[in-house]
Amino acid sequence: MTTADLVRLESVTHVRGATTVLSDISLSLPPARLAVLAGRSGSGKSTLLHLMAGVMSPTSGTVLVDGKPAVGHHEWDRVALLPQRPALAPELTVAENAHLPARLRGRTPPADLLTRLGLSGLAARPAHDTSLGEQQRTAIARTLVLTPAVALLDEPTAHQDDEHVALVLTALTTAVTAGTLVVAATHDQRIIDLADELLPLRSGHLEPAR
Ligand SMILES: Nc1ncnc2c1ncn2[C@@H]1O[C@H](COP(=O)(O)OP(=O)(O)OP(=O)(O)O)[C@@H](O)[C@H]1O
Repeated sequence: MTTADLVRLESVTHVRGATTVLSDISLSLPPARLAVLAGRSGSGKSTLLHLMAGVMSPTSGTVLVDGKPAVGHHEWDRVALLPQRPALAPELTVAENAHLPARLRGRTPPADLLTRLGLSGLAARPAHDTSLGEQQRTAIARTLVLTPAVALLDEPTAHQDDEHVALVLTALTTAVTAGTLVVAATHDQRIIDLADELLPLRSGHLEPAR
């Protein structure tokens, strides 16, 4: 294994029902990069993120994170996932949700995390009393709070206006500078333009980057 192999997929195929969602995907991603999975709706972006997160197993092939199978290793400081729906604990506050992975490990969350995502004024508000965009930014903060080795983000700007897109982009590039491999699935050209590694998916096939 080399540093180029933080996330490595070897001949990954994934079938759901009668549909081959991903076909023979092989790739290798190093730390401290922004990798962007780009492709039309239904091209397999979310499925590929879920395989990297180890919450699904491929039908065939291998998904490795730092040389170990992705499935069965769910430490948040190793691989953190932002799902398409924020999946917050609704009764907890914005700060409690964002800081939860740190509190569970007895670690102090970064003091400026909420401010960087435009959430400082909402820290004490229950998550269920915030907008969808605010919930998404809270979930992004939760994804990044431990500076994970790998951060997987599904459509991280889907519910954001231009001002908040800028905050999200800065949060992603700051994580990359700190050494995180950030993998974002998106249609958003503003993220695609920042990509260190562009991974275009078309109907479950990985195309050569332009
Ligand atoms: N539970 C399921 N059973 C069968 N097929 C599924 C299931 N979930 C997703 N699919 C199919 O797998 C394909 C890839 O879905 P996926 O969610 O990975 O795409 P995506 O590129 O993330 O799409 P979007 O941009 O709309 O989120 C689609 O054709 C979808 O219909």
